[in-house]
Amino acid sequence: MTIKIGVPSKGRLMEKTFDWFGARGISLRRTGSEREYAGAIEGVEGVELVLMSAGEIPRELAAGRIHLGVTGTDLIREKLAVWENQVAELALMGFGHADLVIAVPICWVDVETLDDLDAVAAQFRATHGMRLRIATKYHRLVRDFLRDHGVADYQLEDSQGATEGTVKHETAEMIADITSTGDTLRANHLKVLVDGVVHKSQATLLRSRNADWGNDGRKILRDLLDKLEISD
Ligand SMILES: Nc1ncnc2c1ncn2[C@@H]1O[C@H](COP(=O)(O)OP(=O)(O)OP(=O)(O)O)[C@@H](O)[C@H]1O
Ligand SMILES: O=P(O)(O)OC[C@H]1O[C@H](OP(=O)(O)OP(=O)(O)O)[C@H](O)[C@@H]1O
Repeated sequence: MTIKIGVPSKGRLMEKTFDWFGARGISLRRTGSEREYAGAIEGVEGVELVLMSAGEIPRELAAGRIHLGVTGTDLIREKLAVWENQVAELALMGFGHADLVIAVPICWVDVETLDDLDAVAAQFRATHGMRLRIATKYHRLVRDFLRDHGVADYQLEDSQGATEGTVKHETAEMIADITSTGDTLRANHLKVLVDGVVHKSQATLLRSRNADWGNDGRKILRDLLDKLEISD
């Protein structure tokens, strides 16, 4: 038997994941042409590399179609209901740092906190007869966060990319999105609420609780974790 590990197929997460394993004596690499999603692992027996979208790794882990996976803690919490029941975090990997934040236009000078937002949201609804729109792809995390902080008069507007642009394009009044340097927020005249950090994300190595491990799989996992110096 082999166990499958799902790793992001492109971009910063893929490269840093390869570096992280490489520094621990396990070589991950893409094989075939630049466009082919095929990969190989050296330095450990019985593990198969599956290159896939970072956003799909949570679902594949929950379904047990991959045994291990690397993705952002934000995507795990967003994509899986009661994520702790479906996957176990084996290691926070120390890269892919990004904050999921609530941001409003800089010109909203009276809105600095979630309490201010709550007041403005109620006012907005009374004036415009509709709820303030928040563009995001993080529906679960944003809803839970705003509920826990008593903000109710809003609606989520789905945005799967270029979310900071929705305010200028008037499809939303404000946004909730990932930021690392803050450059994209600033360039789009947005500011983060002082208490508006929803989640601090980083890349994480996860084990599926639902995959079929069998005795062989468990032994392969133990060998891998020994090499990585991780205790489960
Ligand atoms: N600017 C950033 N800096 C650091 N990490 C980021 C940044 N933007 C996103 N991330 C993180 O990278 C991970 C993948 O992000 P995203 O959902 O955008 O996937 P993607 O790169 O578009 O890949 P795919 O479309 O294949 O799923 C997430 O965990 C996210 O937190
Ligand atoms: O704070 P910064 O360093 O400016 O980074 C933030 C940006 O990075 C991500 O976008 P990405 O490049 O992944 O594209 P996307 O808009 O398709 O999500 C994120 O969605 C922000 O837009």
